[in-house]
Amino acid sequence: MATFFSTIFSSPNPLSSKSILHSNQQQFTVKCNASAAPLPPEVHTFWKWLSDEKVVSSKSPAKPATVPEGLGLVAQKDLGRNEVVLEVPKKFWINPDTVSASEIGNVCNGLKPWISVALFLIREKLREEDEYSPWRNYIDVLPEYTDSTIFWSEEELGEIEGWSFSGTQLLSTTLSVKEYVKNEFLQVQEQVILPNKQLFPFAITLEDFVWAFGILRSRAFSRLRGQNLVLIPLADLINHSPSITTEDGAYEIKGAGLFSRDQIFSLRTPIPVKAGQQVLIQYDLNKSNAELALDYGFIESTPDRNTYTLTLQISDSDPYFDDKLDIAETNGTKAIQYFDITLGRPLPPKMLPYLRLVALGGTDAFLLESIFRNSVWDHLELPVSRDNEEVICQVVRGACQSALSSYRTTIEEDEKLKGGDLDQRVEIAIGIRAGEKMVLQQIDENFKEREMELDEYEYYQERRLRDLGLVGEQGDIIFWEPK
Ligand SMILES: C[S@@+](CC[C@H](N)C(=O)[O-])C[C@H]1O[C@@H](n2cnc3c(N)ncnc32)[C@H](O)[C@@H]1O
Repeated sequence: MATFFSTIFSSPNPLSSKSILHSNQQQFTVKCNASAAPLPPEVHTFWKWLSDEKVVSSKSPAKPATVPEGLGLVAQKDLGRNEVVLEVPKKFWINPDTVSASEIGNVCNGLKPWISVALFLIREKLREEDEYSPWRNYIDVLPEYTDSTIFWSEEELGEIEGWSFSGTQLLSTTLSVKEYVKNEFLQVQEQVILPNKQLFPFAITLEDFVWAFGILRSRAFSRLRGQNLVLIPLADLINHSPSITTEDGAYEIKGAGLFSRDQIFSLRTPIPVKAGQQVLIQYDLNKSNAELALDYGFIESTPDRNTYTLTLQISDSDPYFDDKLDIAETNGTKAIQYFDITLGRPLPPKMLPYLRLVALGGTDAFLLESIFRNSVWDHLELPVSRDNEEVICQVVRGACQSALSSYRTTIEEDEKLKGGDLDQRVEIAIGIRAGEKMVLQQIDENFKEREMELDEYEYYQERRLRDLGLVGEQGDIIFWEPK
């Protein structure tokens, strides 16, 4: 029955996730996270540079501090909701325009924006200490790595791997991202770095490139007025709080003043903060735990951060491939379609019609005829036939069970491990694989229920007869009886 039906559980485009940081707003206060740990000397130098440049002063509302998340911003006085925390003029931002205006601008023309900014960061990091560049003040406060999975060792990645070839989706996404970064590096090395030795007189390695990628992924702001990839020194010290659950208005780009054409980046606190407490924002409510782990190196315990991407496909060996593809595309889906399924949420609305379409065949194939083209999707929104519905249940359940059996541990075993004193990366790995398994179990349960209700559904033929007035209240067929 399942010949024309193929499910693949795999990761979607690894680089498709949306913006990197986002804003929020909330009423309550976050507990004090600031610690008394001393500030590294490079942070003092960074602050002095910004003071000399008049970006900050002793009266600034917030200052860098050492916090559990690394560096962070701590309020110097009580701050009300929406109060400005800091403002950074455009001159201090790093974006593709900064690179274009720099010494490497000419050789970076035409590169992908992130690659030109990455080369800029690496060059500033590796250039001789005595060759003064103001950017050194910023580069020196950037971390060498984060807990993003792109920085994990093979052994650490093993924690998110299943027994068989098919580990977690995060594992395959991480490996694809690393492969992507490596290919981009090899290309830029050959085309830009090696032919321009005078601009890059030091060895640049893949590790340097992965570092720059990790920095951009975890700290660059995007989807801002006219700015799709921009590093804002100082503002990028802001950490994330899971308890802040809205994203509105925490930062914006605005005019520097009434008579100025300059732009300024302004960061506001979404919630009231007491002096000495850390100022925090919500980075992105729409990111799954896998995306948070890949981009920033942390996850949340919020259930709906757990997702699983189910990949469904119209097989190209399906005899009805062309008709099915036409119907799929007319209704906003594709030959290979990804469905993000979230813990505790209903299935995506187009998933069941798409599944029914993929499984359509046998005596139901008449629905693929062109006279039905305008109405077929409406029919697919409801069960088509018992056979069709049974196939989708069997195939989805089979795929879930096979994916579940490929993990090394059970949900119960993961839950037990979670209580222990764990390394941050191990904790992320356990959280991710437990989350994926819970979503797979939820999908399996959902289709198990459907399977048990197969005899209760009304299918296309009954609906059709009812519409024609040929089925009575109790589902009995009304025959025409000659008088
Ligand atoms: C925009 S930077 C914030 C500044 C950063 N803490 C630092 O030391 O430079 C984002 C990074 O901060 C850390 N971070 C931010 N919020 C966090 C959180 N709630 N839990 C753990 N780490 C966090 C992660 O390493 C993340 O990649």
